[in-house]
Amino acid sequence: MGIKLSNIHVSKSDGTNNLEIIKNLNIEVQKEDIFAIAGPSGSGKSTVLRLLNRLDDATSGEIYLDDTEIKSWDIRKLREKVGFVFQESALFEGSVLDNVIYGLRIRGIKKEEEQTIASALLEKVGLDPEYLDRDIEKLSGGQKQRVNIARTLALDPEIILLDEPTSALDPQGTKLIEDLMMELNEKHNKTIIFVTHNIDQIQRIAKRVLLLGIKKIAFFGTKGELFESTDLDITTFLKGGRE
Ligand SMILES: Nc1ncnc2c1ncn2[C@@H]1O[C@H](COP(=O)(O)OP(=O)(O)OP(=O)(O)O)[C@@H](O)[C@H]1O
Repeated sequence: MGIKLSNIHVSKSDGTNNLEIIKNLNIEVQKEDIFAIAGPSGSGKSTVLRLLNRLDDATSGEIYLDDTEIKSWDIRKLREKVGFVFQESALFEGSVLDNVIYGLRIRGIKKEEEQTIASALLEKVGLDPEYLDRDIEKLSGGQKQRVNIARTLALDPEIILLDEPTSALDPQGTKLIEDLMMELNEKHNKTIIFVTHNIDQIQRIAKRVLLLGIKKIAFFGTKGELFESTDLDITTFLKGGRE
């Protein structure tokens, strides 16, 4: 399943002024890509992610998912296809099971199926099923993030959106999540779209990259092309921002 963004503009009001955040964005994300979105603070990275499963809508322009404009999709179906891994603070107090199975309970999963399905989901993210009964608060940051990803996987999305998935993690936790993102892509054919501030992370796991500048695309292409390009000092670029 591919995604195409066509002539996307996004403006937001801060109460007094209308702030133009994204101007004329035209990109395509291929099926089964690992797609990184990077750019300075305020360039609209999170906004782009939020557009893709309609947590936000563009002011103008179209987004196509498999050639159908996403506004024509039933929103529930869209969000099953395009899962969002929220910040780990979106996990709620209770057991790992309660958190992992949350979306399926809303959809009426049978009680007797919960353990089996949740165990399989934990295995997919590299956590032992014995964690199911643990209190979420007792887990490390990296384990919480894996539970968070398992919760998104419960609805079997084809596309997974992650907003700075490792920003709260130490290098070891970061590596586990990066390995998991690559495994979900390679073994389970998921399309992964993630926001990052970290150029090394792009180097380690991305296939294609969108670098957003303020109101413009600074780069869009493969990781190889990005690192071969001598026109852009990426580290300095990422430190820039909106005035
Ligand atoms: N609901 C909103 N109302 C008004 N302005 C908003 C709103 N949401 C975002 N913005 C503004 O839009 C701009 C882009 O925000 P966004 O969070 O997409 O940027 P970002 O690149 O992800 O930034 P960061 O790296 O700091 O998280 C920012 O200047 C932000 O203040």
